[in-house]
Amino acid sequence: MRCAHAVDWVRAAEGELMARLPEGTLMQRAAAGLAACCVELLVGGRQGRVRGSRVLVLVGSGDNGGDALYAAARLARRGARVRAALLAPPERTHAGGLAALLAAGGRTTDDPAEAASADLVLDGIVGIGGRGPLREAALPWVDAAQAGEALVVAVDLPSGVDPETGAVPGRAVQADVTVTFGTHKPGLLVDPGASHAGVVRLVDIGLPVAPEAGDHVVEALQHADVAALLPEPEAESDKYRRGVVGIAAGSARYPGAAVLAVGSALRGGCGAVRYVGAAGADVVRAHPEALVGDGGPADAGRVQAWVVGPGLSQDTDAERAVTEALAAEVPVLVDADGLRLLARRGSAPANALLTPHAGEAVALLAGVGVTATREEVEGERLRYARMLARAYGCTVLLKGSTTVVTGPEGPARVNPTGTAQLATAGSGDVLAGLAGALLAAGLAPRDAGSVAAYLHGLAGRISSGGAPTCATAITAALPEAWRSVIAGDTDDGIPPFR
Ligand SMILES: NC(=O)C1=CN([C@@H]2O[C@H](COP(=O)(O)OP(=O)(O)OC[C@H]3O[C@@H](n4cnc5c(N)ncnc54)[C@H](O)[C@@H]3O)[C@@H](O)[C@H]2O)[C@@H](O)CC1
Ligand SMILES: Nc1ncnc2c1ncn2[C@@H]1O[C@H](COP(=O)(O)OP(=O)(O)O)[C@@H](O)[C@H]1O
Ligand SMILES: [K+]
Repeated sequence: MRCAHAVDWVRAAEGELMARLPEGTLMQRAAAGLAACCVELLVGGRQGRVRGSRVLVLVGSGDNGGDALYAAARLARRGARVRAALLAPPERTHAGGLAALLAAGGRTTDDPAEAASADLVLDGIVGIGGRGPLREAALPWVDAAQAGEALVVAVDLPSGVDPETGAVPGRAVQADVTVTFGTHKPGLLVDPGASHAGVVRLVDIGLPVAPEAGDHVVEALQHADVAALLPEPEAESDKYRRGVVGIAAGSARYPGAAVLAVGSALRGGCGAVRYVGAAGADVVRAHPEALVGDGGPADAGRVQAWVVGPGLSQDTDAERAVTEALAAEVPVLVDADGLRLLARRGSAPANALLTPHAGEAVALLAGVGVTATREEVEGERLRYARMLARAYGCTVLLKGSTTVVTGPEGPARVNPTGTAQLATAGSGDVLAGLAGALLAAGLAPRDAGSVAAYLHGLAGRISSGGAPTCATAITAALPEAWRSVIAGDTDDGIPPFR
């Protein structure tokens, strides 16, 4: 599991550690890890070696600049031609770091063309002390670096990304690689910040970051975590013991949503799928395995979880389906039209899992008296997902470029497997059916939501392979996604393409 800690926690933990170590130790650990990563990139890059390669360091006024300068000094000692652009006045530039660089043969520069011709640019403008967008002085350098061929390596965080939220309020560095120290920062794992970070490498500087300590605020599952949560049939299993999910979805106008949600639920690890609603004939034609009823959730017989909402419309039958599913006293996943109806109530049962996209989140927020725009929700996903979880008193899965799953308390889970190829009609219905099946199989709402998002993202990647995909193809790829998780196909959890 990847964990991210809040900035205050990082500063306090660093303070405690520094009090026990000789001065400068932590910064040297950070710089050594950063330099080692740069060596690897230069050796693997167009120069093929460190000696003679051109490195430009962008240096801000804080310790982030200090890290960058000490790392650059290490590269200069190995023969790199290093230039440093000092963006802050000399008296606010890290003195020890600058002295080390100059002693190692590095020089300062005022010429942004150095950024255009560099092999590697180190962004040491700001780290966890950064607030707001890149400032004016940095722009010519960053523009030149991004337009050139250089690999851009962000030190701790890409400058311009909010460390706590991942918000990008204006211009920010777009990194190829981010080398972060001690622990991940929330802004590295949540879009839009995550999209600016490139590949994230973590350098251990000795902070006590074990997940069991429970000090982190954000976590991202990896293959092994998901594998441990997947339901598995046992020798004595039968279809009822594996769990039955009920799906109240689809309408005369949108029968496809029902077909898709049932299709993914059938591949989601429970024992049976019951369907109720207006699309029964379409469902049974597409999925002869489904148990189809023609009443509402209250008439459907026993299930261990409900999914209500995809393609349901908002008429009186839909309202009845939502009311009955919420009253069933089993975990209930509410999606799509179900969310619009739920917004009118302004609350949900504690074992509910709400799965809004940003537009539906806006409607849910309005239901509890909060005005926000879609863009605001997308700009600060963690904050709004948490706000919804607290207001409705249940678990919320906020869909989008970084899907966030959170309850009212505890760390938020962010999904690392997403891909923009998932933004295709019906893909949310696939997610709902899958998460519903996992709920019925006994996973807690937070686990069901985050495991479903993880598998859904992987299935999107598998079915896409870089080309456009569709909801039916995502469903068809779910078994392969499941198998790849069990097999531990990547130890990384973040596949190489977004
Ligand atoms: N505290 C420690 O022991 C360690 C800190 N480390 C490094 O130190 C960093 C934190 O250092 P600082 O607390 O000095 O903070 P930063 O270096 O992140 O920057 C803070 C300074 O930047 C200025 N600033 C804020 N927003 C800005 C913006 N948008 N544009 C330009 N300037 C801006 C502020 O005036 C402030 O002085 C970490 O990110 C990490 O890189 C590492 O060396 C590990 C050890
Ligand atoms: N840019 C994106 N990057 C990653 N995933 C995305 C992106 N846009 C949408 N998704 C995912 O695609 C799915 C779309 O669901 P939804 O918006 O409900 O669509 P629909 O209602 O058509 O099924 C969600 O799982 C969402 O997280
Ligand atoms: K930085």
